[in-house]
Amino acid sequence: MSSQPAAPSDSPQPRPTALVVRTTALDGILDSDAAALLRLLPPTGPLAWVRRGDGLVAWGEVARIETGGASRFAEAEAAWATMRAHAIVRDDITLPGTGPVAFGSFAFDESSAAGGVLIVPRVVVGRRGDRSWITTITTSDAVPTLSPVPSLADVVARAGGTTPITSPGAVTYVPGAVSDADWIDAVDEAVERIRAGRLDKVVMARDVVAHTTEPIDPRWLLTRLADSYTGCWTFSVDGMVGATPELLVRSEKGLVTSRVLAGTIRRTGGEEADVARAAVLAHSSKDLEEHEYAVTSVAQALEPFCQSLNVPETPFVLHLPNVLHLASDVTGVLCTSSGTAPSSLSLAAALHPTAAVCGTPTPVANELIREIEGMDRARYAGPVGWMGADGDGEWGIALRSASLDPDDPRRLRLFAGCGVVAASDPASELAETEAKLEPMRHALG
Ligand SMILES: C=C(O[C@@H]1C=C(C(=O)O)C=C[C@H]1O)C(=O)O
Repeated sequence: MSSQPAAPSDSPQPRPTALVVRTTALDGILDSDAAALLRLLPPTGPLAWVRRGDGLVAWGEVARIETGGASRFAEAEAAWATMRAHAIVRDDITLPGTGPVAFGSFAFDESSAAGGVLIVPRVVVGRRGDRSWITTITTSDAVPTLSPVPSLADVVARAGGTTPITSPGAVTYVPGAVSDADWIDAVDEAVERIRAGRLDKVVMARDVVAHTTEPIDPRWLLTRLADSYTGCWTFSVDGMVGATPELLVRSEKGLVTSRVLAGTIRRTGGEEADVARAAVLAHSSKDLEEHEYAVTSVAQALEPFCQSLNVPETPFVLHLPNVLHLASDVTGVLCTSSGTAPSSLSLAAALHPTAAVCGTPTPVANELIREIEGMDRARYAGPVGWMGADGDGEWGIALRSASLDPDDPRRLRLFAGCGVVAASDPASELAETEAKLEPMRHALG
């Protein structure tokens, strides 16, 4: 693990470097449309978690905690606990997302070199309903002082956020780690293993690589995603961007929520035909089976942390512009007997990987993914989101997403996967991944 800020090395009695955090109201200043927050962002290193115009955008790095392996969540949690314990905070608003905030993104698999990261930004702008705010975070190795918060215009201008958002130009797509034909063979193999009784469900994913004629401005992707996929959480953390419909966990004042998705059908575009397809999906035994595994995995993972849990008996159909999903909102009340509720990140760690992105039983499915999927998922399908000083926060599953290439600004790696059960047909699963790639293809324009 590496983490900053570090205490000065020549200091005989190092005092832990404190975060100095100040939140003040910005009420009435921001535009109200879905992408208004995102337009404040600078082109490099944008941090975002936005849905229906509410959420957080941030930039700059006061601290960066890099972790890896099976302990990637626990290490991040411990480092954040230390930082927030030493933070000097003046928060005029005290809503979720005000005060100290860290954004995070974690690899799907513990063996991935992608590991995990928590980033503590320099500036955060947030909105929740009719409240909006700006938080500035600095460090103080000497005597901490709470300097006045500059105006939003000053801060945005300094971050370069007013630079025009630019198009990536023409886009060409090339196969990722595995060809379509090989991926179909892998799904075939997965179906065989399931039929042989080795497991019930496995999620198989693939990647596609986009090459663009102009450098990719992440704000181009984010604003287009937020405009079109309004019901999804548009995110950007450490080069991972997307608009996920799946909320791994939100914890807020002792209440915990998880939106579980599994079971998918492509939309046709026609209103009437889509209503008919929604009915087909809601009655498809294959999709209901996939969904049941995902809901059970979430309910089982949350149960030890909750004094009560509400698990819907039947899913609803979630309409997205590209697909329809079976969806269940699982809610619970966290146990308070031990005095402190678990943080949102530790809940995310306990939930990950759900059967919506891995399979059932989890260890067998995970092993099969390693054996036959043929690619490193990196941060795709891992938890992505943010956490505040009290540990509350929101973590999505990094789906409908892509990773920017740190070495090539004209290259983007897009990901999509789908649940495979005994009744799966490999060619239809390939078509389903194409439908799930649609948001990022649309984002590129
Ligand atoms: C794996 C993905 O999506 C997941 C798989 C789904 C399915 O198999 O029906 C539906 C939603 C997600 O839980 C993805 O979008 O890449």
